[in-house]
Amino acid sequence: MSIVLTAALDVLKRLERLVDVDRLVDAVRNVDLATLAILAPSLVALVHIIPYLWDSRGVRSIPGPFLAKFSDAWLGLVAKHGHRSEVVHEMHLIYGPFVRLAPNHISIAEPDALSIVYAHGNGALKSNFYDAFVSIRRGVFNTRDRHEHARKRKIVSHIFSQKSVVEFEPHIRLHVRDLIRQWDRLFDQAVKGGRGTEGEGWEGRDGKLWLDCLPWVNYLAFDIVGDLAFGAPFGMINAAKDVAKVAQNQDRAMSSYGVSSDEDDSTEVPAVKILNGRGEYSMALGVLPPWWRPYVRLFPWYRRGSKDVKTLAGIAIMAVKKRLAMETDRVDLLSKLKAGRDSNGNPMGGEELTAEALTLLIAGSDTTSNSTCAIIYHLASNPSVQRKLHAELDEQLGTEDELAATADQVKRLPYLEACINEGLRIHSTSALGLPRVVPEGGLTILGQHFPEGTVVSVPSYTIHRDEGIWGEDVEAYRPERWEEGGKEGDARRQKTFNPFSVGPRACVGRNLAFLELQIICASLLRRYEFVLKNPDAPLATSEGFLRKPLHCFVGIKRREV
Ligand code: HEM
Repeated sequence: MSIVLTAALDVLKRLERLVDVDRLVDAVRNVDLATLAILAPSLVALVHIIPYLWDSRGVRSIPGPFLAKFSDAWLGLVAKHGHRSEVVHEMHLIYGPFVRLAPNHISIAEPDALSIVYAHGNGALKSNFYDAFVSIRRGVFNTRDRHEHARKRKIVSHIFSQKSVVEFEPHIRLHVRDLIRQWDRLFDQAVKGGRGTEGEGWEGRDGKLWLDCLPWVNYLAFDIVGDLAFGAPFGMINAAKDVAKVAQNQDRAMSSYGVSSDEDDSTEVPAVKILNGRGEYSMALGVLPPWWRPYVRLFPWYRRGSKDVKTLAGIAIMAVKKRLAMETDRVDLLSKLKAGRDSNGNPMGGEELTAEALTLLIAGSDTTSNSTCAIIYHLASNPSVQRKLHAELDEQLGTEDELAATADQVKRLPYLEACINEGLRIHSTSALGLPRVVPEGGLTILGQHFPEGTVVSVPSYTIHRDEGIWGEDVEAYRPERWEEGGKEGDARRQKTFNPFSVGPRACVGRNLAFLELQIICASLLRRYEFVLKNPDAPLATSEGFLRKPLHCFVGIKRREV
């Protein structure tokens, strides 16, 4: 409904450029209802049909869903329902490699297109989709201007070099150990037939601990990123609860950086829930034209999302304020951001620092936790794969008595790496085609020319299911595929595997992300055996900007090693 009303507003907005709207409104006032009932739909139709026929970008011949050729409403509705990548994938199966997702958005499901659309030097910039993700101010993720992005990226990228990332290892291991201690504690009660309260949501049965592992891996990822970015974990693992502090008065908190934190001005909120709401809202808003956005924000679902954006910013403001008030020489993301200089030797100001810390909180938390959850799901649903991984872990780490694996240890685990890669491929946490604007001079992609201003994207979910690259069993979780075909097979896979995107806007935190996934998965799988509560049920997901599992109920048994 909100989309339909907004489409009507879109008509008004477009008319504004062609005619004097005041005179039009006067004229409409004098028109009787029956005429209006005919006039209004005709106008809506005309405003959408004329650009379609005009076809200023020469994309009319590109196939796609009927409504998508005329209006952004199709993609808006699909995005809002949480299964965008699956729907776009179906469209590609029906229409082929080029699909028109909106009047000015073409999805291209061809691995070769990745290097044309996203790689360094081709000039395509992020589209206005990313404006819907801005809060506090633009950070490295949603800055669209090339020069401003290069300035920020220079400061941020050295923080995540392979060398820097190793310094974060102790923080990762600390929180993995905390999680294992919690699960061990519950397991000991579970084998005695214990069960948690309704809110705790676990029970002991058949010698196993049964729980939903999704909230726990969320707590883990938030505690790690909180520790790294803000000098202290959120304390979710120990509290066994989704909880963070938010500044009630954001302006006051922001203007008093470096002053000891006023806890009295903070309140507790569920950060994971808010981050999910924020992702779904920004994604659904971002696919709509910018002039629709102020109007759709008036509708309750979008209003709630807009509140989530503000609350999340409040969490970062509070955490940065507390961290800056600490007298410490600890090395973490914030200390590194603070010490960073752009090419003119200038540091980031307080507001920019907070916006970047917020970016890292958002980019570095549920990306990792949702990927971890999906990997656990697939290992639990494939016992033979899990057995093979257990054998590798026992052989390589067996005699080393540590709860959390080390960065050195995980380097010796090729099968674990294949299990993680296969999880990232089949689940595709970053699944959607990241939209880019064709630069001046246009781009020719697989023989099709796109003029300047066309929005193009390559959907990771679909190219991760390209049978020409991955084989006919694309829907099967089979880590062995990563060892097949020798060097040639490896090159083909690497060209198509796109969990972190490629080019100047690729994930700046990928070294950290992969190290986290390796340490988390090696440690949890070495310690436990996982089975699914409902072995035949597919992993239920919902997609905002990321494709997220909704839950993952598993039985956990501590292994004797
Ligand atoms: C499995 C975990 C992760 C996945 C799958 C992932 C994926 C991605 C992808 C696909 C992008 C490109 C987004 C776009 O172009 O719109 C991206 C960007 C980014 N990621 Fe990650 N990411 C992960 C973890 C992390 C971590 C741990 C951090 C840092 C703590 C991080 C920080 C960032 C930042 C700052 C950007 C924006 C880079 C820029 O535009 O220059 N990510 N990530």
